Amino acid sequence: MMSSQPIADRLKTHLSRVGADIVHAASTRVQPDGLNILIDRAPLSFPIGEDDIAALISIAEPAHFGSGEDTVFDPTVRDTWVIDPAHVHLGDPTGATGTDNWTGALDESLGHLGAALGIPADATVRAELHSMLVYGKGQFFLPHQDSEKDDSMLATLVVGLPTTHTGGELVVDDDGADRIFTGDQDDITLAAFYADRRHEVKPVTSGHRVTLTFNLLVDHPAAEDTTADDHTMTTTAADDAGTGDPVDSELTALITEYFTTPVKPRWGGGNATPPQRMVFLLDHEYSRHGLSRTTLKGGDRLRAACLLSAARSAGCEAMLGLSEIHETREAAIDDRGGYYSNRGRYWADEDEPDIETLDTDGELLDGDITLNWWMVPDTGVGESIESRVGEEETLAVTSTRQLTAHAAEYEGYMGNYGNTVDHWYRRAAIILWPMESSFVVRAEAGSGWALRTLADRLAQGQIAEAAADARSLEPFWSGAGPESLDLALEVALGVEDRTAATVVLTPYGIAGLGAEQAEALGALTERYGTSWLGDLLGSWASAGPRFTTPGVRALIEWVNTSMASTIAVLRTDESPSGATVAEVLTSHAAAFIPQQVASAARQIPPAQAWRSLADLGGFVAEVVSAATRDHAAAIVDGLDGLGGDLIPLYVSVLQSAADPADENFAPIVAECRHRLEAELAKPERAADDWSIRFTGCGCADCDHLAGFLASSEQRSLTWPLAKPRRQHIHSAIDAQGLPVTHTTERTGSPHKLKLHKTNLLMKEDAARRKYCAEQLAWVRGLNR
Ligand SMILES: O=C(O)CCC(=O)C(=O)O
Ligand SMILES: [Fe+2]
Repeated sequence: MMSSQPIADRLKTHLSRVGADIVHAASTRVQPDGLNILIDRAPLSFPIGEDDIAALISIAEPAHFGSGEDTVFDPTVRDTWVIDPAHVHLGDPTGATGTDNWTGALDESLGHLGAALGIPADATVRAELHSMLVYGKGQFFLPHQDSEKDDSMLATLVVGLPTTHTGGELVVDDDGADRIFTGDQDDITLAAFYADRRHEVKPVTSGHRVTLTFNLLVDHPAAEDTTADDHTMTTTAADDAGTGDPVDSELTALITEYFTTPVKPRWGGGNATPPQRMVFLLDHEYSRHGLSRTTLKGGDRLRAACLLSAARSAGCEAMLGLSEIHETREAAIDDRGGYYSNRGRYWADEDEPDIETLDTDGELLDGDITLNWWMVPDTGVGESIESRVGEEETLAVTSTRQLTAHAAEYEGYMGNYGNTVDHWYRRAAIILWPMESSFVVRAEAGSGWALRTLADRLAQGQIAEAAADARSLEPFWSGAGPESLDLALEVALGVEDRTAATVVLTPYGIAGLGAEQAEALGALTERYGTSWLGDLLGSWASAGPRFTTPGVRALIEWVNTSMASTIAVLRTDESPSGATVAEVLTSHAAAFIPQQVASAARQIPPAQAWRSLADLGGFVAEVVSAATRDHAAAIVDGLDGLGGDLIPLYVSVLQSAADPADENFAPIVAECRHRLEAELAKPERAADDWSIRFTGCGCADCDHLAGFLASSEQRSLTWPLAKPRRQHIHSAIDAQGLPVTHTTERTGSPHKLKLHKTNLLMKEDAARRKYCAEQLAWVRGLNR
């Protein structure tokens, strides 16, 4: 029967039935008979009496908790006693009771709990005692996730020992629903939950709550084959390597329909086309290392297994991946200063509400999903990628807001939005696409596979095909990470096509070019010409390459760090292209000097211009020393015409130069010396000369100010002036950093602006002369 529901909804419904009975937290209970616990060799009797509690507390310490990399103590977050597991022995080491019933009891309980959590029956679950906890009246542990210290750690087991107490419920978040586990005074209770689920212990209201916490570790039977290389493996070859899950033919049909049903692009016009990929979000988070088909948690494992085998039979390629999700939602705030949360109303004592409990149900204002890792599920070979996922290609059974965020941030009223809260989540994903889209999809995600595929084609002599594929990358190619630059250079050379070569290299930027790339640059320039190289460098500088700081900043950084070594190799290269490439690189960098210098010189106040010019010294020095003698002279000539006070630049160039006595720097030495001499030739400021040079905006008030400043006798001015005009003068003085105090005397109408020239004028002048004299002496010394 055909359904009128959209295909995405039908896929979602179908997948929601897979593993529907699997939970993220489950409990069971056992009778304590025969389950002995020895504390430092003394048996505990159940229910644990107050004397035993007192003895436990006497060997306990206040508990710490993990926060990022650290362990911290904060009783407002976690308030409980912890007893080192070394004090605790399960069973009877004296053998008096003959048996260790714990092993049997735990095995049986873990069987039940594991089944409820969806742990495969053939996996072995081990419980490792982590600690013993005692909660007295008022003690608690706020919502948190347990850190997974070990890749095989999957879940946490909390064993509640029989005591008389109230409160102290263990509350575990199961996709947005609270599962509440209470202790018992007669039975031992066992609650297990996936370690990435948020959970908390509510305050104990009377008596004492005593628990044993265990890490649950899972060993899977079939060791995975991680030796195969993903680029040599074809998906069909992986086909039968799986565990032989029966293929869900209905799901296969749905997948086929998904990839053949045109969808309208979400934004703007354009024709409806079938989606290129499907990104199915799983419910748990995993580390890169801990991600594999067999180690998936609960329902994730079942849904992934179904989807992967159905994908294959639908002729699709599939990856297991990791996504990072960012959502911005409206945060509800009430007029009494309290915040609504999904755990009831929360009162903000300070400016910031408690993010853990803040409302996550507000309207979604902004959201994005990025895939940053993927791997072929049957090989375990993974790679970093970067791929934005569109809303129209995303599918999930559980909506992200039901999950536990790994980070959150509250933002007060921001103008555009009211109060907002940002959450960041991590979810694993299954990404699939029709086999024939493989190249485009993988390339779009920044996969090294796409680049290796081009290289393989070239190696097989399929040059025209490789060139065509390379050109097809143009609309989206983002490179395959900086480490793939050498392969990209090799492919760019191999395609024998200027455009294709440009497309392949455009995302990389100049940052990665060094001495090792000199030879490849030479070969590329021989093949495609110097103008090709110039254009590529130009596009890197203007567009802002993919993996580095944008544009000109990246260029300056490269000049400061790698230019010298790269040019050195190029200049000693025997082939004629070495010198040519060196020329192109130097000219490219030199072309940015006038622009950079002019914009630094224009900055105000003058002290800022001075600092910026001095900062450019290293950059200019590197370019000048990389240039040929004539070129170096031309660079200096170009600076001459720029105007402004370039003394700090010239001095800094010479100070930064590895060898300022080198012939290339001779024109700078001469110019610097000339400018310093001219500066010192100016008459010294007289002790009673208070004149300050100033150019305002041209308005009458600026002219009036200029008149006062220019006067050598007048030090102070009281100037009745209305507020907007006063403000104009305040900012004119501040912007230029003038040595003049400016205050408002709030009497009369209008108020009076009081200006006073400070002693700094004299001091700055003297300091500048001293600086020039010292630099001149040093520069003269360079001339020999
Ligand atoms: O005592 C409990 O029930 C659980 C404590 C807990 O969450 C932890 O130790 O991480
Ligand atoms: Fe915990």
